[in-house]
Amino acid sequence: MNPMPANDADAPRVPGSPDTSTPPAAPVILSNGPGSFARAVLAERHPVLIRQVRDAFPLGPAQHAALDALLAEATEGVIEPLGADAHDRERWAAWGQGYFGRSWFDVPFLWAESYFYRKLLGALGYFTPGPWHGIDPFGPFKAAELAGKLVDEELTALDDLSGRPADVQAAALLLGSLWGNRADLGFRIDSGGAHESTALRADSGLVADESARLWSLLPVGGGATVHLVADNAGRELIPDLVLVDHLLHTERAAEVVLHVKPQPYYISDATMSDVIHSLRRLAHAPAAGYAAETGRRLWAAMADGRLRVGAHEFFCAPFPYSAMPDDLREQFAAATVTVLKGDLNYRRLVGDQLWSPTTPFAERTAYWPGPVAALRTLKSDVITGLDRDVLTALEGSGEAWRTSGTHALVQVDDRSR
Ligand SMILES: O=P(O)(O)OC[C@@]1(O)O[C@H](CO)[C@@H](O)[C@@H]1O
Repeated sequence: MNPMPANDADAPRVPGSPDTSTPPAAPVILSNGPGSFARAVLAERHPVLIRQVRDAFPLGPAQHAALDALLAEATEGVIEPLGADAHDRERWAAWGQGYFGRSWFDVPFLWAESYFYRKLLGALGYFTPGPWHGIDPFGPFKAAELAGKLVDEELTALDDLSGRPADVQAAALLLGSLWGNRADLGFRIDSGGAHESTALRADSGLVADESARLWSLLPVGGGATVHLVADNAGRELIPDLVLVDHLLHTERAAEVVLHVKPQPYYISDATMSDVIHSLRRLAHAPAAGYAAETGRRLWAAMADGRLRVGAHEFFCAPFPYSAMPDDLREQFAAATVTVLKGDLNYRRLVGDQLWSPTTPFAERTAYWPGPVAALRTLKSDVITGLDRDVLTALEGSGEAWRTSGTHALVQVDDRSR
């Protein structure tokens, strides 16, 4: 993995790389703050997740023992390196330099979460040749969501768009994709909410809306290449795919590259197998409807290469995107615009740090090699790019606006590099 770009003074250094940075401008988020969101994720969300995985699978004794060990390590113990036989032991040994032997709560939140998911997969035998190799530990949760009636309702609601002007469809589908980010299975563990339909939600609830700048990058017939960095499967990926179809068939984009995770991550994050399940769900929707048409067109776009899927290993790395490797940077440099979905991608885009909320978004994305947009519902403490009056109203609302998933944003850095 590459070292941090030398000009990004604010992002945390990749362990093992030369330290060319100056001290961070904003505190990196750790998980040791009493009552903090990050602490609750490690202390509460992760143990619940381990219990849910135990309930969902007929695990054997070795897997239960490995989960017991992970639970104890991650909640009360210190960070231990991967086992001697792990295929990625060296990589994580470098990535975790300075962290091993310390409490999980005292290292960067972003790093600790990522390592937790790596260790969870390892405990279940995901990487080990044998019967559990490649079994998605979150597969049952994802499958139940995809088969659920909310997806049926959301697909049926798309029929309302038929015959509407293209710009009305575009605006509705962008909001559908944005609010789809609320349907995040990890988030549901402790939010108690986010179950309602996110289909074509009309109220904006946006704390920043720069969608006009996004559309101006994508004129009809402009031959754009759009990269979409996906977040969750199921009820988020379906509206993402519907948006992708709209871009392609209205010729706002000539080609789209959809980036997914190379392995299961953050519970519901989309992998290639989730893309396949979602495309099949669309294609098998009631034949005369908008959803089925979308499925057919996307199937064809995959076949002729206008829609491609990538699964770079960096999407499961525990670092901000400012540390992305050259091959990924080159891909994004060639994009007309890259759209990043969701909360985790936002944290990685701007840096998982406690920025002043009025820090300009484009200041934090200056390192990105091309135009970049974030579509995100707010589910963690990180925020940039707010107008001062919006911030004042949010702070005065008494709501947990940063973490409740009730607010969302579209932020765009449209500068060409
Ligand atoms: O990226 P997503 O799916 O929008 O959100 C991921 C998330 O649920 O996971 C983290 C806590 O585990 C938070 O950053 C955020 O709430």
